Amino acid sequence: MDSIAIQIKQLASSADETGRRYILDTLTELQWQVETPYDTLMRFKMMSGPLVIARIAADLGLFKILARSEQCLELDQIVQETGGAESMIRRLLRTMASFSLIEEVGVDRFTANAMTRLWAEPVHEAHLHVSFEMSIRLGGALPDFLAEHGYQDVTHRRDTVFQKAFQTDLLAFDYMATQPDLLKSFQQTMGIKRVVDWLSVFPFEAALGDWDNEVDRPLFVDIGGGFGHQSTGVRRRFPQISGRVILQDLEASLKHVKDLEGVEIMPYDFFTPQPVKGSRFYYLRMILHDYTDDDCLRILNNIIPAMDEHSRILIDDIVLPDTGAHWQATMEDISMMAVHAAKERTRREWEELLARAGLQIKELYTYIPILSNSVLVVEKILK
Ligand SMILES: C[S@@+](CC[C@H](N)C(=O)[O-])C[C@H]1O[C@@H](n2cnc3c(N)ncnc32)[C@H](O)[C@@H]1O
Repeated sequence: MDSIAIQIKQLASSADETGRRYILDTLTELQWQVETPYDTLMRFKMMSGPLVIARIAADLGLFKILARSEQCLELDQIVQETGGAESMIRRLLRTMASFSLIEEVGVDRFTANAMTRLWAEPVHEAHLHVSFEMSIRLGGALPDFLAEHGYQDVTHRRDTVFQKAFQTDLLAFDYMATQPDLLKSFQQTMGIKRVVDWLSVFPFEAALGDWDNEVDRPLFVDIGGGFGHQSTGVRRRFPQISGRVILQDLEASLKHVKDLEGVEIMPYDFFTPQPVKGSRFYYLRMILHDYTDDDCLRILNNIIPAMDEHSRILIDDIVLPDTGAHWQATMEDISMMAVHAAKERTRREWEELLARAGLQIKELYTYIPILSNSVLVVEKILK
């Protein structure tokens, strides 16, 4: 068994991203096969455990306390820093160690491992915070919500699991605007680097076509671009390409954004006409999956009049396969339903939606094959 484990680790360390994912999925499949139904149920029962415990640990600063120490720490040192009761901190640390979130090196002695150091970073702490809100709060309310609604499609944005779970009448993004900490965490989470970046697969320069590098021409409009992670990504990757790179988002979100080198910051509501005319690219990353088909049409219809003959809309979203979708993609679909009455779409669903707006897919680049993250290059259908 040990030698198999060593072989698998070696295989994973030399594999590319698709290979690494394949190994991971095979191991998960194996786990299902080796478990008895009782093992599986126990695992399900405790599934929220690591997230709940990690959230408490982050609130107490336990990841940071352990990560900044070169040596292992004694329980009483940790207790002093947190201000909690010794018996409580011991139970929490012991549980963290049981989930490999930290290392237990002896009786009441603990040290950081790679996972601890990861969760100590602000961006991952933010991710933890958002994941807790989304999984625990929303997941907890989902079964009753669906039962109360007779398992019908969720189509009203003001009547979703989100309103039930957060006890609000507001839409998710409007609610977040009233919660600066949650909003900031959410936008930070959006910036977490995927192992494969869309720009490493999408041929940006070739897709530009005939581009004469005028400084004042709009090159890339990042609509609903959050904190501008993708706009700055484009600028950094293509310093030789001139043209305006513009980050658009709601005022509430942009007020957290400091100056971004080479990126214009423009408050804008995408349910109103697009003010930047004739941009080569209008980029929508993880936007349309937040909306019903009718709202997607409203967003697209606000872009179309601003497009010139060379303009393309780039939709960066999941394109679900017709069969065998990965669990991360299917759960993303359930989350979109729970939060926004929205969904992830198959290629056929994208084509049908776009056709209703007089648009068509010119090209499709899948940059994370297993999870189906793709960039759709969309153009107007010429009459
Ligand atoms: C899922 S996030 C995606 C952020 C960014 N595109 C990314 O992938 O990192 C959705 C974004 O849409 C923004 N948003 C929501 N409603 C908007 C509206 N009506 N007009 C403009 N931006 C909006 C949110 O503030 C948020 O930044």
